[in-house]
Amino acid sequence: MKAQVLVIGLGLIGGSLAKALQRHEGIHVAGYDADALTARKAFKMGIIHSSPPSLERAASEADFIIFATPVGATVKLMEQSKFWDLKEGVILSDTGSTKQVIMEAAENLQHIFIGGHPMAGSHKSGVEAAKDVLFENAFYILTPGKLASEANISQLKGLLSVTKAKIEVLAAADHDHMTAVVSHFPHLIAASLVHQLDKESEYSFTRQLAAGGFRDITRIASSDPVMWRDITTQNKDMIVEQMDNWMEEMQQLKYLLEQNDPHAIQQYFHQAKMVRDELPIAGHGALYSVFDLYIDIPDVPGIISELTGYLAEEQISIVNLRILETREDVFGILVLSFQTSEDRERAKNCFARRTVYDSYIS
Ligand SMILES: NC(=O)C1=CN([C@@H]2O[C@H](COP(=O)(O)OP(=O)(O)OC[C@H]3O[C@@H](n4cnc5c(N)ncnc54)[C@H](O)[C@@H]3O)[C@@H](O)[C@H]2O)C=CC1
Ligand SMILES: O=C(O)C(=O)Cc1ccc(O)cc1
Repeated sequence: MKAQVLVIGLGLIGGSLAKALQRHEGIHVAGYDADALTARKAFKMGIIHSSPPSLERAASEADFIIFATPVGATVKLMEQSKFWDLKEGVILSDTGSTKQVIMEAAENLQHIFIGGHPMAGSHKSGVEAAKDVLFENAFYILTPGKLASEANISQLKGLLSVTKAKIEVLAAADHDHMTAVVSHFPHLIAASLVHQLDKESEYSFTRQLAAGGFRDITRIASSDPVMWRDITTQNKDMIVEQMDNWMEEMQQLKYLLEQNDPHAIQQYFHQAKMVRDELPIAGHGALYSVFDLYIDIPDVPGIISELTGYLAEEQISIVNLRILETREDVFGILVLSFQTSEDRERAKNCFARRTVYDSYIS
């Protein structure tokens, strides 16, 4: 494939995409960021082939332009793009977490626009967190605009194929409904739980007790506030609808507790467990591709460095590490996260060969 690609916004998502697109032979990936230091870093890290000083000039040379900026900035850039002297046949796309407002903005463009949302990421942001394998096995949603033909969609799919993501075409409204349920509204829950902890004034020791469960459920509250401000305001109606559903759910749960019926309460948890346990495992249909490996470990000094040392010797990278529980004399659970299922399998084999500890995939 021979093409000139311009990625605008070189943070976690733009940086990861730019790096992955370099897997195509013959493609030149130019990158632009409003923050000149980020653009310089991206170039030095080999994430982009070139860092053009003029956005307008770089845009005029591109066959594909991908906006990977916070969705508020993306809408403004799309407005500006009307004044750029773009190539005939150029395909514009984005990576934003919302699609309806973006696609409304696309209605006013004279050029082909196909909305995009790679549904993989993390609570981290910035070019330093970018990885070319970020989108492997994740869904990548496309929302074609009115000027996009089947051939144009195929062209963009061809470009994105090297990300190894699973590409699906959806209507923008359907996308925003589903992401409100599984991503946007849960983000508000995470943030609100942290606020609730912060307001706890009676027992100042409470936050010291915030253990695995609280950390798991609130991890995404550490994400970039600007990005989430934009997502929340752009998908406000769908999120408010989820909030109404949630309040109704809480009312029912409150009633269940007030009734103090142990059987009904157990049934509530049982039903939730069944649904949760049957969710597709990450990388095979879930939103985000992180491949977790659970290892039962004793609470002895040096155990974590011993295990991660074996992985380092076998050149297996981990993307995250956490301990679910450790108490004296009791085995704890170390959870190691890997970027790919192959890495997880290699780690599992490595521990089976080199240690006596059980490791398993939940
Ligand atoms: N973080 C995540 O896990 C995911 C994010 N997304 C979406 O991808 C987009 C980018 O998100 P991240 O990469 O996480 O954000 P980020 O904060 O890591 O990177 C955004 C980059 O855009 C640059 N930028 C901001 N305004 C700009 C402008 N007007 N012109 C040029 N550059 C500008 C910033 O300097 C920054 O380097 C957002 O729309 C987000 O909704 C999609 C999937 C996952
Ligand atoms: O870290 C996580 O689990 C995320 O929620 C990452 C994420 C953020 C925004 C998206 O549109 C998609 C994925």
